[in-house]
Amino acid sequence: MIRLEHVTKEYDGFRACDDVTFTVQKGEILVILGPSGCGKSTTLRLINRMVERTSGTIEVKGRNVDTVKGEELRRGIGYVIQNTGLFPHMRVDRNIATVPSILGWEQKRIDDRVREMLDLVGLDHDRYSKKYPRELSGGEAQRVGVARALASDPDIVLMDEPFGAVDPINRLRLQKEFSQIQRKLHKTVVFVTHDVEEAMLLGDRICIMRQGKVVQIGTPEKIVLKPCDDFVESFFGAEGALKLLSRYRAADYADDVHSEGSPLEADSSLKEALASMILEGRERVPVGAGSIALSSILDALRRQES
Ligand SMILES: Nc1ncnc2c1ncn2[C@@H]1O[C@H](COP(=O)(O)OP(=O)(O)OP(=O)(O)O)[C@@H](O)[C@H]1O
Repeated sequence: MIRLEHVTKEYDGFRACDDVTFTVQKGEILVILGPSGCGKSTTLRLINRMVERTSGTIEVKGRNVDTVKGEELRRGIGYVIQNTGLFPHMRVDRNIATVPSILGWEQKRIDDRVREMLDLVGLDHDRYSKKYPRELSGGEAQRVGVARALASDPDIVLMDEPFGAVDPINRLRLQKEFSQIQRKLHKTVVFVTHDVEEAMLLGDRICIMRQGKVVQIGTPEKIVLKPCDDFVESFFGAEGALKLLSRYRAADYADDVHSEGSPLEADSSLKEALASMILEGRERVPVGAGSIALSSILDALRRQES
């Protein structure tokens, strides 16, 4: 779906992106993860030609990006950034309708789509459609940003630290909502972050970058449990395996044994289940109609290691 081959971007001889090669499969979320300044955003922007590469090849949906006009390419690719990039002088509905309007959709179809997108991201149409971006909280604005990126139903979405400016509690909520949306829509997503936990939660595969280069690319399990060098290992630290637990839903590891204690929310992760066990001093906590045991969490981890 997206293919980068030996792609380099130089600024005055400095390689912001250095011989980058990767592919992103249809319906996959590839997370680009790495420290500040390692070239994550540059790599993302090369894909939709917001930044032009110095050398190498980029293909999107089987076409070399050079054969498509930059504007046309960008119209077919959703793009979400930190602080949303919403147009401040436009109300929420017009912000969401930006690309459908450019594409010349008729008004009824646009109105229906705005309603559908607000519903998808969990915002009430009557309450939010006529607000200006300044009248939204950070989390609401990010939801509108996601709605706008998905409005024309692009196959590909590029996301650059989309939840970076949101407080940790709302960030986790947005990440989980986005995960649910992705389970429905199966978009091909390239997602940039420097947040390890976010990468674990959302990535089908993670691409670790350092100083413009790709260091390792693979599933979160592979990267955490079989890091290719000291840099990757230190990036995840001793808590790598613990962070991996945020990928798995507790409900999927529950059994039907009754248990006392405060029930976990339906979409809680194994990490949240473990945290709840520690807080409550129990080796079993309720989730859904049953409960999850500490031993099931340890088994889940051991299975990944083998
Ligand atoms: N337009 C530009 N001109 C010159 N140098 C640039 C330009 N854009 C980016 N760079 C440099 O390229 C490097 C990579 O930048 P980039 O924004 O891709 O990093 P990043 O990994 O996304 O960082 P962060 O996590 O801090 O956003 C940095 O050293 C940056 O200073």
